[in-house]
Amino acid sequence: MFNIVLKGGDVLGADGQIRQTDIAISGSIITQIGTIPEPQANRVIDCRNKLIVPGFVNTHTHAAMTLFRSYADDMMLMDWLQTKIWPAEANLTSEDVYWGTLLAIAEMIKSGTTCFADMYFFMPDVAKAVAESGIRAVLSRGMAGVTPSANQALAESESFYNEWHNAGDGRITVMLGPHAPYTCPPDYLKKVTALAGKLGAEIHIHLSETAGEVADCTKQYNKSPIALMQELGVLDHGTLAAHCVHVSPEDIAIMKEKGVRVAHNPGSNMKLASGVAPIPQMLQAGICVGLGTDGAASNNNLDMVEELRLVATLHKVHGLDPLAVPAKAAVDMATVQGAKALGLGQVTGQLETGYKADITIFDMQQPHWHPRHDRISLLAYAASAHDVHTVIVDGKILLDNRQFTTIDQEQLFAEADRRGMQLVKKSHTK
Ligand SMILES: N[C@@H](CCSC[C@H]1O[C@@H](n2cnc3c(=O)[nH]cnc32)[C@H](O)[C@@H]1O)C(=O)O
Ligand SMILES: [Zn+2]
Repeated sequence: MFNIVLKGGDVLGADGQIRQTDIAISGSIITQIGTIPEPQANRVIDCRNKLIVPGFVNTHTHAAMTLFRSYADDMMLMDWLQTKIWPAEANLTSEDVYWGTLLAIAEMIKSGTTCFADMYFFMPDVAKAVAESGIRAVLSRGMAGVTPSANQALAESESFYNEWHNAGDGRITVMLGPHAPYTCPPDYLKKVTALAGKLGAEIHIHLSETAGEVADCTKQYNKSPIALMQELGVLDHGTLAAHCVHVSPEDIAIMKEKGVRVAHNPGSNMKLASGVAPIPQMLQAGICVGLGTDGAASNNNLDMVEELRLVATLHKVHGLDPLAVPAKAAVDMATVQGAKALGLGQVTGQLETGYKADITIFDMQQPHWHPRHDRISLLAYAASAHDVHTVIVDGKILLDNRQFTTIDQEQLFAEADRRGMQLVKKSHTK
C-alpha cells in the first residue's frame, strides 16, 4: 500500500529522458518508478496529459522581501539598498517576516518550487513559516559586519543553527549568511569562518554582484572579491555564492578549485542592471550552477518557470550564440544542479527511487503545450507557472489541483497587504 501514486504522467527521469510511467510515494520518499498496474494507495492522481518534473530549487532569495514588492524599482543596486530597502527593513518585526515569508512560500509553491535558499533576519520566524507550510528550505541569518547588530547576528546565527539545522522533519537545513564583502570587513569574515568551522556549517554569501563592488574591493584590498574570500578562508567550508556576475577567468579557476557553487539570478541581474554572469564559462569549467530568483523587490516575482526561460535566453543574446545554455541545461540548473548547490544533491532535485518526493506536476492541456515535439523545450520556452497543477514536498501534497492544502490564502493576502503598506508608510514618516 503506497501513500500516493501518480498514474500515467510524462515523467522526467534522473537519466534526463521523459517517459510515460507511474510514480509511487511511501512516506516522504519516492519508492517506485515504473508501471504499477493496479495501484493500492491512499491517493491515486491521474497524470495523463501532465508533465512530472523534480520540484524546482530556488537557490537564492530573501523571502520576506515580498512585502516590498513594487515599492522601489528602477534604481541602481547600492542606491536601492541604501536609500529604500535598508531604511524600510529597519522597521520589520518578526511577525512581518513570518507573513512576508509565508507569502513568498505560497508564491513559490504555486509556481512549482519545492525548496529554496533564504538569507534574511528573524530567522526563527522564517523557519516557522517553512515548518508550517511544508516546503523545504536552506536558511541563513544574514549578517552584516558594518551594522550595530554585527555581533548579535553572529550569536543569532549560532543559536539558529543549533536549533534548526535538520529540523522540521529534516526539511530545514541551515547555513551561515555573511551578506557580502562590502558589508562584512575581513575581521568580521574571519569570525564567520571560525564559526563555520566550529559548527560544521556551510556559507551563503553575495559575491561579485556589480562592477562597482569589484572595483571597490580591488581598490581597497588589491584583490577581487573571490580572491579576497579565498584568502580569508570563506571558501573552505562549502560555499553558495549568489550572483558572481563580474568574475574573471582567474576567479573562475579559484571557484572551481574551491568547489564554490553559484546561485545565478538572471531576473535580478537584468532588473538591477548588474550585468550578465559568465554562466557558459562557469559550466565549461565544471562549476555547479543553480538558478535563483533573488528577493521579490529585485525581480519582482519568485517564479522559477520565468527564470528558466530567462537563463535559457539571456546567455544566447548576450553571447550571440543560440547554443548557449540549452533548454536541458536550464532545467538542470533549476532542479538537480540547484539541489547540489544547496548541499541537497542526495536528497532532492531528481525523480529517482530513494529521493525525497519533491515533485511538480504541470497540466499540459493548454494551447501552448501543443504539439509536443519536445517536452523539455516546452517547459523551458513555452510553459507558464499557471500550468502548475499539483506540488508535492516530502511526500505531502502542498498544492492540490491548484489549491493550497497548508496555507489560508485569504488571511495571507490580508496580512501581507496590511503589513507591507504599513512598513513603507513608517519608513516615509521617519
Ligand atoms: N541587513 C541585515 C543582514 C542582511 S539580510 C540580507 C540582506 O540582503 C539584501 N539584499 C536583497 N537583495 C540583494 C541584492 O541583490 N544584493 C545585495 N543585497 C541584497 C536584503 O535587503 C537584506 O538586507 C542585518 O543588518 O542584520
Ligand atoms: Zn540576494
